[in-house]
Amino acid sequence: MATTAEFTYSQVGEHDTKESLWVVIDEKVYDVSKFVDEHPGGEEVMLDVAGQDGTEAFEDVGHSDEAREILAQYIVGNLKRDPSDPKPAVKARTSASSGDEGSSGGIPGIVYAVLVAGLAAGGYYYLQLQQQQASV
Ligand code: HEM
Repeated sequence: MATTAEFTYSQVGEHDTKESLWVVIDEKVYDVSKFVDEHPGGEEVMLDVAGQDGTEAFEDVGHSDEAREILAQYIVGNLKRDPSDPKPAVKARTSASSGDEGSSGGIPGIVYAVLVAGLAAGGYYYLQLQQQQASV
């Protein structure tokens, strides 16, 4: 990783095609043009962050250590942030959503199960207490 090259955000932005696909992750610049075809997550998501800051998209997926090692092979330099830079675009998530919002109600069954069990236990102890008090 003996790289000292520095690129501005707008320089990175010039590489936003599949043929020349650069992406910023954690303030470092990567040229992943050679990897885009092999990406297990597909080329679409990579193109979404082409020439941009893909840190959040990359981290959101929870990529493995192996993915990080692969990434390290493609480093071309560091990002030189310029105060006049636009805020890094952070998108690529909305378009990647799987589209099944159908399972109405947001509370998973397990949460219900725990709540119901808790209430039942609480109720039970309350009743026991009442009985104890009544029998004194
Ligand atoms: C830029 C460099 C990137 C590299 C080197 C990379 C590498 C990898 C690798 C090796 C995997 C296999 C699973 C793993 O080892 O974690 C993977 C999976 C995946 N990646 Fe990436 N990735 C990159 C960027 C992105 C971006 C920007 C997104 C955007 C959301 C993304 C989305 C995904 C998804 C959704 C999977 C899961 C695919 C599946 O299991 O079906 N990746 N990536």
